Amino acid sequence: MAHQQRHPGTARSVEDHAADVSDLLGSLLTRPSETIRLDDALGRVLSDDISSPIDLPLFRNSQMDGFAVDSASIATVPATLPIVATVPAGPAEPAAHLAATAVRIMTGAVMPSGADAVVPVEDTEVSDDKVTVYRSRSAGEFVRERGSDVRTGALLLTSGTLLAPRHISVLAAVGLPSVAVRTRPKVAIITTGAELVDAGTTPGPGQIFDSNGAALAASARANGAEVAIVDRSGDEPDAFRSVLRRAVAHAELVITSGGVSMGDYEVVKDVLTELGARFGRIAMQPGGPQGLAVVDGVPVLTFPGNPVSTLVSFEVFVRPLLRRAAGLPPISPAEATLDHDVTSVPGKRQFLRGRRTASGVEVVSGPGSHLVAALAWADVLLDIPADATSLAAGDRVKVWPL
Ligand SMILES: Nc1nc2c(c(=O)[nH]1)N[C@H]1C(S)=C(S)[C@@H](COP(=O)(O)OP(=O)(O)OC[C@H]3O[C@@H](n4cnc5c(N)ncnc54)[C@H](O)[C@@H]3O)O[C@H]1N2
Ligand code: MOO
Repeated sequence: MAHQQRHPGTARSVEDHAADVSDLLGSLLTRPSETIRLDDALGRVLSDDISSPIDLPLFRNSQMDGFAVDSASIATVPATLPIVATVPAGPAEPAAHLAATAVRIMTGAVMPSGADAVVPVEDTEVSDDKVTVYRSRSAGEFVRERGSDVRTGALLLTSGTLLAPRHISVLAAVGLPSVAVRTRPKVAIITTGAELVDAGTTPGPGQIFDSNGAALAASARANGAEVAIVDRSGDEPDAFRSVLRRAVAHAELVITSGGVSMGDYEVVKDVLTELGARFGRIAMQPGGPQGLAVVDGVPVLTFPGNPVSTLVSFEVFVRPLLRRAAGLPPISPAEATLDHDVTSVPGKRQFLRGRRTASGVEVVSGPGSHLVAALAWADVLLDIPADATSLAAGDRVKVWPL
């Protein structure tokens, strides 16, 4: 393959390469579960159904600040009753309640056993140790019965639920300190290039900030992965080999950026070709040069170094599979109406950076794969089929949310 790279054969289709990637990443899809603290569970996916271990409410309590009464004694109003006790919210056994008396009660406090209604304080007037009730309430009003929300053993949440704050709320309400979730696929990111330096330093002549490391790590996390390693190597094969060895030891998927096209220092291509990788061109733009390998049993995907190419490669080839592995809902394409004419390269499926508008969608970037600032304005990729060379304003186009 190394000899053929200056005369690349026919480009493969996006669909064919996606199928190869899907085969390669198949092992990521079956995931064991792990038990984690509820505090860490936001955004994770439940691996089991969860039934309630308790009744909710856990005890019969007041829904209002007011007076617990028996409804029969306030059937005719105004009714004046002696106040015999006060119950704040807090640890307490149910107070005894005698007919034709009132117990001053706070929201969430244990209901006295004989009382069957709460009169909100607004409908009463207190003088000395008596309360006059001005509005009748029937049995059950403003009383929260034990188990009226959920009963012990009833289904709370189903396996596969993506935990949002409302789910955390109920799990905490039933007193669960931990929860079983799907493990996240562990991903390692390796960027390559002698020109790369870290943010926070000053680039010397010919140097640039490494943006693909941060971008790919963020993409992986945004799609349910755990990023085990973000590392970098220069263009020396030994440096790349050593970074690669560490990555495959700690991750279930390694993604590299750079070093795969036609230059003299294609470290990723050179090292991985020795290890049996397949490289080739895919009929797409951006993201044309792609490769895949298995190193020590771990799948390795090699993305082109141009920052837009790297991110588009991730969205097209990895995002769907990572989301499936993580148990996240799939991202589906939509259709939108083009606000203006668009031209496209024949024979390549183009992913143009676009933004939704009130009327449809517009392109926000030129075709250059280095245009990261323009990419940041985009919220969709316009998916222009390989056989299209031009589309007109008003045409419908497939768009993928970013
Ligand atoms: N003669 C040819 N040259 C190129 C071809 C070609 O077909 N024939 N293809 C072009 C296309 S398309 C792409 S895409 C790139 C892919 O190149 P590589 O994957 O080998 O990537 P590099 O050469 O290492 O870098 C390309 C570009 O991106 C910048 N870069 C790389 N890594 C990072 C990073 N982590 N953060 C920010 N920017 C990065 C790098 O400095 C280069 O400017 O090849 C074309 N050339
Ligand atoms: O494929 Mo390159 O990714 O067009 O810029």
